Amino acid sequence: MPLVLVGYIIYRIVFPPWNFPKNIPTIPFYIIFLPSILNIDQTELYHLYLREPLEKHGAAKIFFGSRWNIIVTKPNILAQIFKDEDVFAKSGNQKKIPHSVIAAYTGDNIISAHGQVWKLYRSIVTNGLQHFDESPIFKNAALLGNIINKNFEDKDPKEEVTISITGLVQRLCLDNISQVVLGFNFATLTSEKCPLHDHLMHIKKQIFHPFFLTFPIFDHLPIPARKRGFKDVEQFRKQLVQHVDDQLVKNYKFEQTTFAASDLIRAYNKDEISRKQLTDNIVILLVAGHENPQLLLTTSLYLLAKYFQTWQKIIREEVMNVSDSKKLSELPLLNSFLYETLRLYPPLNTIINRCTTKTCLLGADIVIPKGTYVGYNNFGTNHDRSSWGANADNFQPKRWGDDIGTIVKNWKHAKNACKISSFHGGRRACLGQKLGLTEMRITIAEILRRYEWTLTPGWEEKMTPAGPLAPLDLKLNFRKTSI
Ligand code: HEM
Repeated sequence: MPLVLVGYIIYRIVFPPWNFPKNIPTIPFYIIFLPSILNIDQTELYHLYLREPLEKHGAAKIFFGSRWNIIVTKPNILAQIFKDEDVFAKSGNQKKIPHSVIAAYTGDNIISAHGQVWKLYRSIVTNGLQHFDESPIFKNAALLGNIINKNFEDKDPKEEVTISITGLVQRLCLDNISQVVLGFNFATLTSEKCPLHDHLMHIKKQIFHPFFLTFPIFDHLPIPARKRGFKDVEQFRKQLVQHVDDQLVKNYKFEQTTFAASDLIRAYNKDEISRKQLTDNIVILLVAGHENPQLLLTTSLYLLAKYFQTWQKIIREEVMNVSDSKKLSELPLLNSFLYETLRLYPPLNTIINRCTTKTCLLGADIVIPKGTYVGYNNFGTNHDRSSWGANADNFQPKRWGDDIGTIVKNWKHAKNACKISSFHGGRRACLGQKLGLTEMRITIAEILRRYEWTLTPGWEEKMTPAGPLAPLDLKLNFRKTSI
């Protein structure tokens, strides 16, 4: 009997369900294991196994998260998914894998909810995410510059210092999101010890464990380490909301505060959302609000290092005397650089969180059964040669245009046409785009004014093997600017 069961499980992993469409290719199930076995990253994996079938058919069957799914890259098909919300309904981890540690962490939130519940969440947090105080972002960018500066103590100012970027950028992004959106300060840039930060680092290791991400089904088993994971996640959620409560609710001026978190608390006080919904959304604002900018900033610093003699130089000259946020958003070189970075390395690569509510037609002739998980592959869409030409893989910020009017027009056009999907699109487009880009401009400008940097010799030029996309364990060599 157990042998029959094992045989059945293997069959379910190796072959897509019988009712999946036959007229799109099947990506071999084993490719998700390759980055852990071979030294290849997710962009190399894409070029080796995904590009050809996806550029030809625009969609493919892929095994991920204990199940077979369909991923889509072609703009016209993607547009259909983004538009037809009722058929391709959002169905996040809370529905897909409700028993998993990751679902216990983020719960039912604005990103994964569907229908009326999503509308309610969106109506609550939109204002705070669109209108925010930029001063903490300026302050934190300066603090980041000071931390880099500390590495020069006892050194000849002309010397170079090697800095590991990932942790540093994460601290910056945590302080930004907590101060701008959640109404308290994580204070990882200013304090030696930050228990909430340590706790977050600890649970991230449990949540993003590659084995359990690939096979969340094993979270059903009473594995002691996973049981601890659930407990740690619950404790972190409680502590996080406690910080928000302490700073906002106990603030005698609470009613005048305009943070997205204040609006969530007001909705909770009016019984519009439950305590769990309040917690789920505070957690997701923290998660999306620090991880995605962290990835984008890391990739931006990497590309500026790689194009040290060209783009780093000319953008530094452009930002040298500009510190006003609006003026930064009007600089052609800085902004075309950012759009090209978002195109080449979308921080969120593959997202599979929609489930068909009925049997339906995808594109002209792909019949998808009800209950199928459908997702998108941003790297594929953003590198598709039929949208971006033969040089789609090249770093060419100039492709966006020379003057800011043309650059912004091309960016908007590419997003509307679903040729670039790094921020999703349509009604479910990212609500933090403005905040994320503001953080990028302010921070990059500050660091460019103070430092020059190159890739550290010996750092292996690789991206993350799976999941969020960014350079892996990036190391940079900094020198104080001579200008
Ligand atoms: C800067 C880099 C960022 C990137 C590349 C990015 C990307 C994305 C993507 C791809 C989605 C759609 C996810 C899906 O399909 O399920 C999304 C949604 C969302 N993002 Fe971002 N994001 C970024 C920054 C932020 C920031 C700073 C926040 C602030 C909290 C944020 C808040 C949100 C929210 C609330 C949604 C859900 C929108 C909805 O469904 O109504 N994002 N983002």
